[in-house]
Amino acid sequence: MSNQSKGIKRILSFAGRYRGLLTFARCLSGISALFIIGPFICVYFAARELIAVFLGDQLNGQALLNWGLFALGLELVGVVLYFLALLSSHIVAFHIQKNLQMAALRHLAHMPIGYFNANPSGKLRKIIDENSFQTETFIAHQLPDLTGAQVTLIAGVCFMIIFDWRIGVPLIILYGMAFYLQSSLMGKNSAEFMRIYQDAQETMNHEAVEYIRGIAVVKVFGQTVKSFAKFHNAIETYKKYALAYTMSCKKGMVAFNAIVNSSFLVLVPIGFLVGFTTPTLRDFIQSFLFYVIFSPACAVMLNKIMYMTSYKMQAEESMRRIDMILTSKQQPEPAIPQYPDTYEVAFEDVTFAYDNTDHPAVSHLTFMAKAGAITALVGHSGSGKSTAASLIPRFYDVQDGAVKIGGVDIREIPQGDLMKMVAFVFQDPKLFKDSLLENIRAGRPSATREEVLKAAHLAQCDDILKKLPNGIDTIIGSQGIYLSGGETQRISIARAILKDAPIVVLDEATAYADPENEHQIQKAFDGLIKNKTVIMVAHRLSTVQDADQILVMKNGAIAESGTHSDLIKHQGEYAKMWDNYNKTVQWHIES
Ligand SMILES: Nc1ncnc2c1ncn2[C@@H]1O[C@H](COP(=O)(O)OP(=O)(O)OP(=O)(O)O)[C@@H](O)[C@H]1O
Repeated sequence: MSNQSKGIKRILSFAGRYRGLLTFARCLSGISALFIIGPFICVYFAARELIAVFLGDQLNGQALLNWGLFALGLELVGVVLYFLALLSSHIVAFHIQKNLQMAALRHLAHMPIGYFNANPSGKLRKIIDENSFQTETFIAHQLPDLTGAQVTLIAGVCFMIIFDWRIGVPLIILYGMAFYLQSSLMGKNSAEFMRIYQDAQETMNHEAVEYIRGIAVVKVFGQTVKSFAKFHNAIETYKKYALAYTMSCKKGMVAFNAIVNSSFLVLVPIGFLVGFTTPTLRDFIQSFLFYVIFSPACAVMLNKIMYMTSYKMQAEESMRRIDMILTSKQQPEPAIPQYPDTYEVAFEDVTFAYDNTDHPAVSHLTFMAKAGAITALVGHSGSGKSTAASLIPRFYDVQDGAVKIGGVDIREIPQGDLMKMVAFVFQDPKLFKDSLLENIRAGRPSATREEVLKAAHLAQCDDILKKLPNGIDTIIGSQGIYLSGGETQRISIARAILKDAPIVVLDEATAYADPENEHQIQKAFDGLIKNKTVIMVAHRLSTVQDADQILVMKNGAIAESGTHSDLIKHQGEYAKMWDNYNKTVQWHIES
């Protein structure tokens, strides 16, 4: 961000070729402001006509009518110009909003998958949507209004000096004082305050979502809102900063409004002082009348400009938040791409720790998963199995050592190509709200319907397709059609089969399956893993007995390795786990 523009300039850099249109919109808004001042002048001249009648002249009805019509004409032109200004500024604002959203989404597409664990999709969506909307509001409405208010103010100041500088100048000094007091009393830290305030608001919204997600737990365990201490604290923090922000504005606002609204306290005595030196009563009343009509309009414009300052700060803060996404570190692409010829996977002295943790999740991990063979990762909860598996498709970059495919460091393989080489079956796969056909086709977008059906068949999905109203064309998530955990898992295996990648990573893929489903998932695996390099994270030891190699993990490293029979003979960690596993199974049967 160092050599990047900031604030409003930064927002405008997303306008692209529409930037000129915004200048046009601001010019139109400025011109429309001049037209909208016009009726004030007309009212002034009409009032002069009426005062002349009091001073003994004949009523000039035609002149009054003319001023009225003139005022109406000016107002109409002003409104039309203002409409055109807003139309133009909206076009620019929508483009900026769209470009900001696209830039953020494009940037996210190149973020490592691990980034989305720390920044869940809901949070990112909120940051992108809400902040880009905030910039849209500022560009579409507030920026043209600001120009209009500035033009009105400048014109007002000129008129005030031209009509009678002896009354005009003291009024201008008074308004200047109000403006100065307001900006100095509201403090130089208001931008910082705005940031903290918006942070607190964001945290509160996020905690509210978390609270609602966990509402089932709250109900089942009869807990209260207070039991969700994080949500409660977030509300309290927001309250604290909202109040602090309001209080920080208090002095400046009060001083400004008090001075501006008491302008008559200055206008009346100065008017009378000037009146004594004015040759005729008519001249005095005429110029005094101008200030009576015009000074409230100037006060309104000043007020508008004052509020604009806070809207501007809000828009700048919104841009800063989107920039937090746009400047987050992407995974670098290799300068000289390399491609493996074979697909064995090697971990060479790999160490990796998650952000904000001081303990590595895997530490000096070294092993080789042979091509065409099954390597199983087992171990107690938290021993680092899933972390090791997630390093293969580069969900995270290792801090030390290297993960290699066919002897090539995965950081040297372009990400798109690496993704084509690895199929990852998650513990908790997600289906899109789309037809099953498209959900499976996500594995290979160019696949034909027949190929998708074949993959579904190999993944044991025939019974799922049969029971759905439109078979493979049924939309998941609509009209109450959902799949069970085990069924979803089989669809995700069909997706992986279709992808036909040479390396398959299975992360506890049978974790949520019942015995019937587990049997089907195991059969589905047969269709997926034939002749592939398979790395399988497993809790249920029954699923790894036939693996070519079993790696037993402990504290992020390998405690022992071998085939099932080797490890049983060895009577170490695995033998204990196997023993415990059998006791559990037996306990289930007996009970
Ligand atoms: N996103 C994360 N951020 C920070 N720490 C994490 C994250 N994911 C896992 N860890 C930590 O890393 C260590 C290894 O976790 P990992 O999930 O790899 O273990 P595991 O053997 O797969 O466990 P399980 O069998 O329970 O899934 C644990 O101490 C865990 O708390």
